[in-house]
Amino acid sequence: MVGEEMLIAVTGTPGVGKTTVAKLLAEKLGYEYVDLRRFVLERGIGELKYDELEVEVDELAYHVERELKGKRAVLDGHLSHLMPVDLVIVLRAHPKLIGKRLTARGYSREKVGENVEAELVDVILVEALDEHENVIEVDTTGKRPEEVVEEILDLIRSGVKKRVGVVDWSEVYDEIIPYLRLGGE
Ligand SMILES: Nc1ncnc2c1ncn2[C@@H]1O[C@H](COP(=O)(O)OP(=O)(O)OP(=O)(O)O)[C@@H](O)[C@H]1O
Repeated sequence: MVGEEMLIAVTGTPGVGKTTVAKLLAEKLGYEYVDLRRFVLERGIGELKYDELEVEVDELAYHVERELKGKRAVLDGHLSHLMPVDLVIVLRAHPKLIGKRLTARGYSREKVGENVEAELVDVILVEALDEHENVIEVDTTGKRPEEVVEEILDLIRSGVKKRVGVVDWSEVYDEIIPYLRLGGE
């Protein structure tokens, strides 16, 4: 698995650590690192609106297919699991970590809540499983980026193509109530 050409997507809720892990994973594998946001803007196939990337997913997939298929590359971005890749790494983190990081980044309470809730109910994992068979889910909570990447490399090296169901945040619901958009808030 590691030897052959492979497109690997690193996806997950904003603030989960995609960029941090994708860069390190690409380096360890000797793969090209592709930041999808930059990929889109450089090709003029999308635009930034209030820091949100607006892009036609099918058009992005077409460009990824045409330019990257058959290459050794790690795609970083919250749309990467919707691309024609060979393996999807879904990063997870305790929703309160997402809340803390996005609040520190200056996101509005609304946007923080939206992303904390998405992490709570496994939105990206479900989307990835809708699109791909080869999905590896990794809980990054309490792990250094190096440890997360080692865990991913061990799984890839041992030929694991699918490993999901590693987190269930419903047990920590009451810890994250402060970040949730409850009721009409
Ligand atoms: N394993 C980790 N342990 C501690 N902090 C981490 C870890 N991974 C990422 N971080 C920190 O969390 C923050 C978000 O990381 P990063 O930007 O990689 O997330 P992201 O998922 O790419 O976010 P976005 O989707 O908004 O680009 C950064 O401050 C980063 O340093």
